[in-house]
Amino acid sequence: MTRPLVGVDEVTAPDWLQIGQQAAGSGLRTALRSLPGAVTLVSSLAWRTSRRLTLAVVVLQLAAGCVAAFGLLATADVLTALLAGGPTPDRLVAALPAVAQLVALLSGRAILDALGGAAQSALRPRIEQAAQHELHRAVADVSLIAFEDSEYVDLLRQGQERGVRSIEISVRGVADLAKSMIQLVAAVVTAGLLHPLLAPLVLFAVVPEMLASARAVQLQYYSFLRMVSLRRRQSIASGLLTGRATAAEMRACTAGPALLAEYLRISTRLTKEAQRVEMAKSGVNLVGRAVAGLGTAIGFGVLGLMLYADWLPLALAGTAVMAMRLAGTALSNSMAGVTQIYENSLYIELYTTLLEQTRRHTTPVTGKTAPSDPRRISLEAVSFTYPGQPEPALRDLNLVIRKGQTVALVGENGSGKTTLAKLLTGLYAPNEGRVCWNGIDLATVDAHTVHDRIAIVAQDPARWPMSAYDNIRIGRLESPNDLDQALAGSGADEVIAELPAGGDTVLSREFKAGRDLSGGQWQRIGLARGLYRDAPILVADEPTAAMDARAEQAAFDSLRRIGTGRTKILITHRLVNVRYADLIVVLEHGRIVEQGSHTELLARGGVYAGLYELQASAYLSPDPRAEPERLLRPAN
Ligand SMILES: Nc1ncnc2c1ncn2[C@@H]1O[C@H](COP(=O)(O)OP(=O)(O)OP(=O)(O)O)[C@@H](O)[C@H]1O
Repeated sequence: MTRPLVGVDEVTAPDWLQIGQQAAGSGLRTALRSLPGAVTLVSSLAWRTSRRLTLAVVVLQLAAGCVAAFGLLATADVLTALLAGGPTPDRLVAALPAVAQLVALLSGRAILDALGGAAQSALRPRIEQAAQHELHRAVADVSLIAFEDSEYVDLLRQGQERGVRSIEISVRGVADLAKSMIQLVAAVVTAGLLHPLLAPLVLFAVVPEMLASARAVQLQYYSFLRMVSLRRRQSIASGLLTGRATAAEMRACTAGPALLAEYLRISTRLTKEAQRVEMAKSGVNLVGRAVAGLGTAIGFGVLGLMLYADWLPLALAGTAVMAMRLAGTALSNSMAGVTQIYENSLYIELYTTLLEQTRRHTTPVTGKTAPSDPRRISLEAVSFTYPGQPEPALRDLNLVIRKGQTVALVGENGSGKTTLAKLLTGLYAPNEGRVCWNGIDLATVDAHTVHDRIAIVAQDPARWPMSAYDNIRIGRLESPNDLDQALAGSGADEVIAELPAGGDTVLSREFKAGRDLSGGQWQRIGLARGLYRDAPILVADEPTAAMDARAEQAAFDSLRRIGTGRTKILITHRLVNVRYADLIVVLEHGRIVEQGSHTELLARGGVYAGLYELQASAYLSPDPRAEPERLLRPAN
C-alpha cells in the first residue's frame, strides 16, 4: 500500500474505539443488556427536559396500547355475533353494538396515536437541544490540554456529531418500543384469553427476524469503528480541497490533482467497505426473513389443527388471526424500536464516553480562587510533556517572576517558549513540579479564577466571526472597558477606519457583508483585545510577527507603556524589542539555559549574546553579501 498523503493510517485504535468494539463485539445478549442504559439515558434526558411532555407521551402510548387490546376483544364480539346461528339480518343487528364499540375504539386509537406523535415531535428537538447543551457546557470547561490529545479531539467530533443525533433518534425508538410492547402484551394477553396455546404462537414468526436485524446492526457498527480513522482522513482531505485556508497554496503549489487523487483513494476504500457491509447485512436479513416465514407457516398450521380438532370456535380463530397479525406488527415494530435503540445506543455510548472523558479532563471545582493580583509567580522544578509525546517539552524549570516585571522569553524555534507561557498562566498544568502564584499552587484553585487574571495576545489571534468592535470587546465582555485606549495603543483604530462599516463590520468572509483582514491587521486587533482585557498578567506571544516596522514599533511602545503594576511576558524572536525587559529568560531544548538582564546576558557572552549579535550584525553589516557565512553560523 502507498504511503498516505493526508494524515496517517492509524495502527493503534483510540481507547474510546476499543470501548465501542467491546460493545459491538459482545454478542446479542450483551447488546440487549446495553439497551436499558440507553433507554435510561434517553428517558432521564426527556424527564429533565420536559416532564409535562414526557408524561404526555407515556400516557398517550399506554392508552393507545390498551385501546388496541379492547379493539381485539370488540372484534371477537363482532365475529361471534356474525357467526352465530339464525337469519343474517338478525345476526347483523345483534353485531351492531359491538361494531359501534369497535369503530369508537378505532377512532379513539387514531386520535391517541396522533396526539402521541405530536407530543413526541415536540419533545424530540428539546431533548436534542438539552443533550447538545450539556455537552457544550462540559466542553467549555475542559482543560486546554485536552485539545492536544488527538484521541479526545476525535471522540469529541464523533460523539458530538453522531452521539447527539442518536439521542434524538432514540427518543423515537424508545417511544415506538414502549407503544408496540404495550400492543404486544395486549395481543398476547388477548390471544391467551381466547386460548392459552395461542399466546406463544403469535411470537413464533418474529423472533428470527429480530435476531437477524440485531446482527445486521452489529455488522454496521463494527464497520463504523473500523473505518473511523479513514473517515477522519476523508473529511480532512475534503476540507483541504474545498477550504479557504488552503485554497491559495493548493493552486500555487498545483497540489490539487494529488489531493484529489488522495481523496479518491480514501473514498474508494470507504465505498468498498460500505458495499461489503451492505452485502453481509442483506444476507443476514434474508436468512432471518426465510426463517420468519417458516415460523408464520407453523403458526397458521397449528391454528388450523386447533380448528380441525374443534378446540377453538371459528369466530375466535378469526380473532386469533387478527391477534397474531397485531402481535406480529407489534413485535416487528418493537424490534424496529429495539434495533433503532441498539444501533443508536452504541453511538450514545460514544456520547456518554465523551462526557466522562470531558469530565476527566476537567479540573474539579474546589471553590478556591487564585490571587487577584499576583505579586510573585514561581515555577518549582517544573516539567511538562504534551499528551502522547515521548519527550518532555519543558524539563526541570525553576523561575521567579515578580509583579510589574517585563519578562522576555527567548530561544530558538521549538525551545519551549509558548509552552512555558501557558504554564505560567495556568493554561497548562505541569506533569511534575508546581506553578505558584503568591506561593499558591495553581493546581489547587479553580481554573476560571486563574484565567480571569490573564490576557493573551497570540501570534495568530482567534478570528471571531463578529464585528471588529466585538472582536476586541470579547477580551472582557462582562465588564466594558475603555475601547479607545485599546484601539489607539494597538493601531487597530487605523484598521477599523478603513472598514466599510467601521467597527461594526463583521470580520468574516462567511457572511456576505463581512470583510477579512491581513495577518498584520489581525495582529493589531489581537493586541487591542489583550489591552482591552486589562488583566494583571499579560502574555504577548510573537504579537507583532506579521506587523510592518512602524506598527511593530508602536505595538512594543504601547506594551512598554501599559501599567507598571502589570506583569508582562513577551515572546519574540526580534531581540531588539526585549532589551528593556527586566528579565530575559533563554530557553534551549526545553531548559532554561540563561536568565538575567540584557546587559548581564551580553556580558556573559552566552546563547543570548550570540543570538543578539547575529541579529544586530545583520543590520549593522555594511554589505551583508560580503559575509553570508559568518551571519549564518550558529551562535556558540
Ligand atoms: N500541541 C503540541 N503537541 C505536541 N508537541 C508540541 C505541541 N506544541 C508544541 N510541541 C512541542 O513542544 C516543544 C516546544 O514547543 P513551543 O511551541 O513551546 O516552542 P516555541 O519555543 O514557542 O517555538 P516557536 O519559536 O517556534 O514558536 C517543541 O518541541 C514542539 O514541537
